[in-house]
Amino acid sequence: MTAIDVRGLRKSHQGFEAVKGISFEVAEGEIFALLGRNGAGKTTTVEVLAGFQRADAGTVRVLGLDPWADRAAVRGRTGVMLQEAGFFPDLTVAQTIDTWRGFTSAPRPRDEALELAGLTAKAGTRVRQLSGGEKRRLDLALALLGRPDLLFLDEPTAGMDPEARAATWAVVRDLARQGTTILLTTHYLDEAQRLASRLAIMDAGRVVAGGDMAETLAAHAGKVSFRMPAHIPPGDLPLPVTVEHGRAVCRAEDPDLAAQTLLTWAAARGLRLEGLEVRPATLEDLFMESATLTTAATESTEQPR
Ligand SMILES: Nc1ncnc2c1ncn2[C@@H]1O[C@H](COP(=O)(O)OP(=O)(O)OP(=O)(O)O)[C@@H](O)[C@H]1O
Repeated sequence: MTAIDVRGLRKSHQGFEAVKGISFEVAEGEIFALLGRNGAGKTTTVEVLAGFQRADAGTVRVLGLDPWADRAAVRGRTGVMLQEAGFFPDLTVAQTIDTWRGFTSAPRPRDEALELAGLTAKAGTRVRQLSGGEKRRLDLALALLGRPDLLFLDEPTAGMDPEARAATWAVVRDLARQGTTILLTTHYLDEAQRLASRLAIMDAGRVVAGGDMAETLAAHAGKVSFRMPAHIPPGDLPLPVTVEHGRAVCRAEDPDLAAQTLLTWAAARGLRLEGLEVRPATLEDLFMESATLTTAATESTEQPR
């Protein structure tokens, strides 16, 4: 079943169109990544989906409901971790969770929420004394209190150290395994690549790329790179390369095959390809490429006629 269905969504802020007619679907139990540069419109989209803002145009269905008209019903079944949480700085972590439990129907026990977010040791600490990453974890604990069917996570691991990030990923994966649908925004592309099975990349209010994560990456060129052998002009290599910081970089849809071709060529000449690296496309390659494409498209439409 479809947990989120967005068609032609538009949303302006004081005359500025932050979201310009986007469409995407998220299946139940799926982890979906919404990616894009600063100001792309991700938070605006999440706020509409979570029922905090009303869409200007388009249709939006969340768990089969209109998130604005049916926002009480949607809120009861969703957990939201937005970028700026409004905590009371003088409350302890445990008191904060207890306060939120009071607003939540059938909440998780406090200790379970603390444990899930890795905050058990900080239960007695005042919110003002938490680090940035610990505050994000408290946000996560609060978003999980109502055992939501759908979780919106807006940059959930911003400011977390690597260990806390890994622990958060484990929690997110576990929740998805148990059937929770998760829509995640993040600037950490490795995070999106590890967690999400589908994605949409937004740029300037539009979706510019997306679909199934594995298929999307497989459709993109991987990279073979090595230190450029001395005295060999790049044009002599059997495949086209660019030279970046003394390394030859060859982009290829099948990087293993490209590496074989290059190694065979080198062996025939008694050369070694020092520091050879072969890797499939990463989300970062795809992201940089789609950003370049949209920048070029914007620039070309802005040319004087
Ligand atoms: N309340 C508002 N009033 C005016 N403009 C706004 C408001 N909220 C967002 N915007 C503008 O809309 C655009 C999209 O913002 P949004 O926060 O949705 O982007 P984002 O993709 O989440 O960015 P980031 O990665 O920086 O969080 C930005 O240009 C932003 O300045």
